[in-house]
Amino acid sequence: MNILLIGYGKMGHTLEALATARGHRIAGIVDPGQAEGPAIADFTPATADVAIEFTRPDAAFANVAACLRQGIPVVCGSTGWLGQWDEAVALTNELKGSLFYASNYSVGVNLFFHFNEYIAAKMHQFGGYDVAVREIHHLQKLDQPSGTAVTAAEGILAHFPAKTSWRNAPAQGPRELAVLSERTADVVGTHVVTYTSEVDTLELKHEAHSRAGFAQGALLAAEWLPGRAGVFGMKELLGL
Ligand SMILES: NC(=O)C1=CN([C@@H]2O[C@H](COP(=O)(O)OP(=O)(O)OC[C@H]3O[C@@H](n4cnc5c(N)ncnc54)[C@H](OP(=O)(O)O)[C@@H]3O)[C@@H](O)[C@H]2O)C=CC1
Ligand SMILES: O=C(O)C1=N[C@H](C(=O)O)C[C@H](O)C1
Repeated sequence: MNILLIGYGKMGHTLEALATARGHRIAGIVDPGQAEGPAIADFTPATADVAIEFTRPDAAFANVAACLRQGIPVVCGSTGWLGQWDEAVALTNELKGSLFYASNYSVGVNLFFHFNEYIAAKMHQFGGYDVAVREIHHLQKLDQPSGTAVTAAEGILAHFPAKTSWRNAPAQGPRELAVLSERTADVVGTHVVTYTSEVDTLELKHEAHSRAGFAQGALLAAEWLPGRAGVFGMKELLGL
């Protein structure tokens, strides 16, 4: 496939190496660091089968919209832009385009999401536990809490009715779910859901060892998306 890379930072470089190793061709790289580099508007479905977008919260929606307007299926991994999610879905449907989004592309994290929802439902059934979410990332991360932590928090709220909202700070009452963020050098991405009762603690933890898992999942999505119109995520891709 011809893959357009949008964003050539930590994820862009990891994706380039993996995509090339899997026999794909990089159709172009769109990034402010590319001197006189191309723009998304320079590409069409004839030159790019799919675009993969990993940039920053304030750039993601415009990039997604530009791909949709060019008729190029887009796999987006940027986090922290979901205030514009409804607009992205409406534009995808209006243009009969193809949009794939995941707050985390790693297969392990998507299993974590699945077990998170299962555990939340069981904890609600048996009772006696309080719950909190914690995420730890490197110092360059722009958004807080992480997109993954938001997905995990929403999964808990959907299955654990004792919690009705989440806050990126210690909970201010029993009905609030605390989502705590830490920033530490060189941590790729760690997420922990902790249930505590008077008698014990149960933890569900995912720790990324490198960015390879994110890139592998994003490439799987990029190979799967072309030819499918609509909005998709990892549940559809992995059958979870
Ligand atoms: N869903 C997932 O599985 C994962 C998501 N992420 C998310 O992906 C995003 C990128 O992460 P990461 O690669 O680590 O970040 P980096 O900061 O390392 O790379 C981002 C790159 O995008 C460039 N950029 C900024 N604005 C634009 C624009 N308008 N168009 C094209 N490129 C642009 C940046 O340039 P400059 O430095 O000049 O601004 C930089 O080179 C983040 O939002 C992160 O949270 C990360 C890992 C996994
Ligand atoms: O910025 C990162 O690095 C990461 N961002 C994603 C998120 O916000 O959840 C995924 C992963 O944790 C790495």
